[in-house]
Amino acid sequence: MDILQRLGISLPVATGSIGLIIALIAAMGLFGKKNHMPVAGRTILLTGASEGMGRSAAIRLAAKGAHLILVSRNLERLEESLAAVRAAAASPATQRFTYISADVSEPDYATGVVAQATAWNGGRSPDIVWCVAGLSTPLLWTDDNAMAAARRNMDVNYFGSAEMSRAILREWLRPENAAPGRNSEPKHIIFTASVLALFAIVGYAPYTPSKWALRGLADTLAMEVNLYPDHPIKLHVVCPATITSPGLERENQTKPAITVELEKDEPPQTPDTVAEKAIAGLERGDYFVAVSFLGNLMRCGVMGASPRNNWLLDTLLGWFIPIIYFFVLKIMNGQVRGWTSTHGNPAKTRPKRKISRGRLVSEIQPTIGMKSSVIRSQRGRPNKVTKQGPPPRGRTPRQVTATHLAATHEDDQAHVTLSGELKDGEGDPSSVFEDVRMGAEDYAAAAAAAAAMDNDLTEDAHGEAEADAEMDDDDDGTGASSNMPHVDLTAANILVNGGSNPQGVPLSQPVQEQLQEMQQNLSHAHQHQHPHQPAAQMGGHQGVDQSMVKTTEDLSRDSGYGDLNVESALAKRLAREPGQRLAQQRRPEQALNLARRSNVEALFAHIAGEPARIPCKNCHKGHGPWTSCVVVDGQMCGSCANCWFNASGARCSFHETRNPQAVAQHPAILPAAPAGFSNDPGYRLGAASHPLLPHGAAALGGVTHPGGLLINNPVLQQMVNRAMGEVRQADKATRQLIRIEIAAKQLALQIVETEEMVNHQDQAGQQVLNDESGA
Ligand SMILES: NC(=O)C1=CN([C@@H]2O[C@H](COP(=O)(O)OP(=O)(O)OC[C@H]3O[C@@H](n4cnc5c(N)ncnc54)[C@H](OP(=O)(O)O)[C@@H]3O)[C@@H](O)[C@H]2O)C=CC1
Ligand SMILES: CCCCCCCCCCCCCCCC(=O)[C@@H](N)CO
Repeated sequence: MDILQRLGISLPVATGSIGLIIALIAAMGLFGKKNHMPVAGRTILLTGASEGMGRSAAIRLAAKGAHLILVSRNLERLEESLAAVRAAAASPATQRFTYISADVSEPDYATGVVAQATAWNGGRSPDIVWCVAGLSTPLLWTDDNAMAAARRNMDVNYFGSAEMSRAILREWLRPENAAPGRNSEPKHIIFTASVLALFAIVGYAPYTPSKWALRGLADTLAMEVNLYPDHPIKLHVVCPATITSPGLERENQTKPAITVELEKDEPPQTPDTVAEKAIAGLERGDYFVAVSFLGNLMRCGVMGASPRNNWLLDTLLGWFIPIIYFFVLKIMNGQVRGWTSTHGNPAKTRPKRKISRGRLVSEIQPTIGMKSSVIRSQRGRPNKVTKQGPPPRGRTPRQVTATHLAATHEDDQAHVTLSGELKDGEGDPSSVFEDVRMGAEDYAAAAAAAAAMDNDLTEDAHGEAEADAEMDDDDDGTGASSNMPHVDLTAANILVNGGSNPQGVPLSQPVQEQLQEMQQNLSHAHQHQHPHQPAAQMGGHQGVDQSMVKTTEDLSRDSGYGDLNVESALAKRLAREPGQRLAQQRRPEQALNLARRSNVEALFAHIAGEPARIPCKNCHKGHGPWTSCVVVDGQMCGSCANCWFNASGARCSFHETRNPQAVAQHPAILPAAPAGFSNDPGYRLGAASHPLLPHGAAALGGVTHPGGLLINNPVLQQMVNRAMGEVRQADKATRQLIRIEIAAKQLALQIVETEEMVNHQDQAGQQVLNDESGA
């Protein structure tokens, strides 16, 4: 039932407010001629710019003459988005565009991204940063996994933007970056919240706080930047209502039906409309940027001490809102109560579920038991890999409207069973773990994570799983199978190091086909050691015996550290990775302070990381708790575990501030080039000689730049990731066997190809003889 219709009783009030809104708009027209955020010629970094509203905003900003850096995770979508942005440029000859692949939920991701962006921009940091990346996992608060969903929403929506704002502020506020004058064009930090940061409705409990948190941060920073008058900086919070984006389709998979019902009162808008209105609001200089009528009312309803767009109008309008809310809340709560009386009490209709913890399936469709109250998307996740190669370009955002969704409601039951997640025996928890996106990206980690999650669903693991689900859920033909572990690009980086290879080199047809076949095989590979897995062919060595693998957490215990409080995301991730060594203290009698979060990270990093080729200066001098110098690529600001302990790495000679190139490649772990590859560092830095990388590629560590088609191929990435896992956990003897196997295969290739060549020549010779004798 439309809330505005029901508001009939308060018509005079509603009319009054509408009058005020019109006055507001008129006043904007009178006073608001100045463009407060010109973008032509300025550089804008946008996270979440590969889909939905972020993508639309990027295109619009390009059309207004901005240079752009797009940040999100999926390379293919970034490529697609970059092409669309290029095509929209006002002056293609002078505007510059690039992308950086990064996961905003990773702690510390933003420093590297800002450094990378600044380097790309000739040493000048971006002028405007717009954090759009976000997700939503609507659930009832008592639904299974709502807590894990809440943490994930917080990690992406809040911390993803919080880290970026901090990294860019630290960059902007460096003395040498002071603006030429106090009246010079300000820089802008833009957060993307939601109307749900202004108004709450049932079903968004895991999501709404992450957006309220953003608003709290923005309010605080808006005051904090006044400390730096010679660095003019403005903050903004964009508050869209429903956007018909791919993200909406994803969130609708878990959305309680009552939520769909309530949010019908705010009509959905397309990503283009939202982007257009948001940019208009930013140009007006708004702090809260509302993009809809109700959004504007809501904004004025919760002003508190937030910055005003217009003191007079916001205040006047604000006086009316409580009166409107008096009716709105009455009606809404009535709707919710009415829902229970017609659909049943969710707590009573929710069946007891046997396995809920650690199940990815439940992350995707957490209220699966509540069939009557859950809206499922019509789009299932691909169950088998059927497609290989580039995604269809220029796809349009799927138009999912609340009405459309309501129409699918009746079919819930069918969708639940047909959606692909529970087919083919995937309902059993062990196979569900195959969906989990591993930090370590290898099978050992899969086993470890599965074991860990059997006991306890860590939020982090959920997050990864969820992220995986998000990406698996694409219908863009990236070839990701729902029962394959997710490919992490950081591991693939070892092979690629990103590379600006816009043309790429398409795979030849037979190679493509073979890869396709291998991909299908890979999807079964870690249930059965498939013959395509070299380890299985080797009679002698151990292969990947997952039950034998000790995780970092195990080895920490074995090293005598007992049960630790594993809090940070980095520590959680490392805890699941296969451990590489026991931690040996230089002074065994010393009791380490492991109550400090970062010290647990240091311990785990020491156990899971890679030994530095040459120890850092402090380790060299015998400082730090442990006997060796160990680093984890892309983590701890480049510092080693010893220096991270207690001191957060600041004094480590590997610390990224001392190694500007550290962002590109950890200085401590540049490995020797493998046999057959040129032995110069260019193997990793330029990669021109790498047979899989026909064009030069730039080194990027945890961050990836436009890459060639070949390396984007999931099968290749999978292959590399698998090899990484295998090599990481191999002991010395096994590594020797691996080397011998590689050499044997090279020899076999040589012999077979020589044989074939000789046979071919023989045949050709025979033919000549035959021809001659026939003549
Ligand atoms: N859709 C809606 O109804 C509403 C959305 N919002 C907010 O508006 C913003 C845009 O929403 P919408 O248009 O739906 O977005 P989509 O969900 O359609 O797209 C999200 C974008 O963010 C990127 N992204 C997601 N997670 C991460 C991550 N962990 N690291 C880096 N990038 C990430 C995605 O790329 P990739 O997956 O490749 O990383 C993609 O480019 C979000 O903040 C959302 O919360 C606000 C109100 C309503
Ligand atoms: C004075 C005010 C009157 C209020 C009327 C109430 C109408 C309620 C509309 C709620 C809309 C919720 C949109 C959610 C958008 C979002 O953020 C999610 N889709 C997550 O992505």
